[in-house]
Amino acid sequence: MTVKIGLIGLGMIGRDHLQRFNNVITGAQVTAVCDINRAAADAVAAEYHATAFYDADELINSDQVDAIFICSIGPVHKAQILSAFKAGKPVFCEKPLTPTADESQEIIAAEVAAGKRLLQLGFMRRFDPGYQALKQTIASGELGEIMLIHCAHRNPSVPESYTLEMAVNDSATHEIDIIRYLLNENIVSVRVDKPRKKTSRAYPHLQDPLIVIFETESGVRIDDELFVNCNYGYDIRCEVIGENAISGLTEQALTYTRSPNGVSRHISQSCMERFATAYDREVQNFVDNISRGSAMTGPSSWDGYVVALVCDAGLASLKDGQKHDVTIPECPALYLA
Ligand SMILES: NC(=O)C1=CN([C@@H]2O[C@H](COP(=O)(O)OP(=O)(O)OC[C@H]3O[C@@H](n4cnc5c(N)ncnc54)[C@H](O)[C@@H]3O)[C@@H](O)[C@H]2O)C=CC1
Ligand SMILES: O=C1[C@@H](O)[C@H](O)[C@@H](O)[C@H](O)[C@H]1O
Repeated sequence: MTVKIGLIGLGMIGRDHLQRFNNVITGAQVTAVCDINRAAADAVAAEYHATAFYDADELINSDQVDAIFICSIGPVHKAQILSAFKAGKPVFCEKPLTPTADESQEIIAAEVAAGKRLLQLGFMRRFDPGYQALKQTIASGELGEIMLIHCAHRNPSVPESYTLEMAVNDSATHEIDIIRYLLNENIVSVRVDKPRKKTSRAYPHLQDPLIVIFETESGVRIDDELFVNCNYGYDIRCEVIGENAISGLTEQALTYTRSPNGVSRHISQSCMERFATAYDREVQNFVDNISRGSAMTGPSSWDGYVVALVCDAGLASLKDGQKHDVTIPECPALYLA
C-alpha cells in the first residue's frame, strides 16, 4: 500500500520533507500540497506532480490523501490538526504542537475522546542516533546519578522575523523535549537569564545569546545556551554529568582533514543537514505505522502540550527574569502506553 500524503506548508521545512518523501521514504507519495501562497503551491505541485490546494481544509477532506503532514506555521497548527482528526486521517505535525499550552488542550481532549493516538509530533531529535545512544548510556546506569546537563543550541543566523520569544518557544522547545526524553522525567521550573553582553550580529530586537536554566522533578539542573546568531554553524551540544562519569554528543562529522592549517572537521550549517538522519527516520516511522495499521508512535500531542507548558513559564521568565514553576497535570492513560 502506498500512503497518499497531503503536505501543508511549503516553506523551508515543508520543502525539505518533500524532497525526503521523493528521495528517501518508502511506502508513501505526496499526492497533494497546500499553501496560502498560491504561487508556491502551484510551483511545488508542478515540480512534484501533485495537486495544488490553497486551503488546508480542502486538502484535508480531499479523497486524494490518506494522511496529513503539517509544515505550516505554529499559530495555524491547532485548526489543521483538529480538521484532520475530524476527517479521520492520521497527522504528522511539525513542532510546536501549538504556540501556547491552552491551545494544545483541545487537541489532547479530541485524541483522548477518540481513544487512540492520531498524531506524531515533529520532535525529530528523538530519532537522532546520537541522542538515542546518550539515552541508552544514561539508562545503563554507567554514569550513576545524573546531576547536571549542559546544552547548547547554536544556529548560524536567524531571519529578521525571528522574535525574542522564539528563542524559547521555537528553538529551546527541542531541548525541553529531549531532556524529558533522556531523563524520563518532567521539568518543574524554568529561568531565562539575559547576559549583559549580546552579539552585534543579531537584529536589534533580539537578545542573543540567552541562557535558560531548567530543573527537573528529581533535581537535575540543565543549562541551555541559546545562541541563534553564532555565525560559524548549526551546532547542537549536549553533555550529561553523572556522579560516576560524563557522556555527551560527539562531533557529527564522519571525517576530518589534516592540512598545513591543522586538523579540521566540517560543521553542519542547518538543522536540515545536522538532523537529516533523524528527519528521515521520524518520517519513515510515521509512514510505517500507517501502512501497518498500527497506532501512532514517537513524540505525541501530550509531549507537545508539556513542552508548551514549559515554554509558557519560560516566556514569563523572559519578561521578569524570575524562576517560574511548571505544573504538569496527570498524563492521560492514552499517552502512557
Ligand atoms: N523540526 C525542526 O527542526 C523544524 C521545525 N520547523 C517547524 O516547521 C514549521 C514551519 O517552519 P518553516 O518551514 O521554517 O516556516 P516557513 O515560514 O518557511 O514556511 C511556512 C509555510 O507555511 C505556509 N502557511 C502559513 N499559513 C498557512 C495556512 N494557514 N495554510 C497553508 N499554508 C500556510 C506559509 O505560506 C509558508 O510557505 C514551524 O512550526 C517550525 O517551528 C521548522 C524548521 C525546523
Ligand atoms: O526547529 C527549528 C527552527 O524552527 C528553530 O528556529 C531553530 O532554532 C531550530 O534549531 C530548528 O531545529
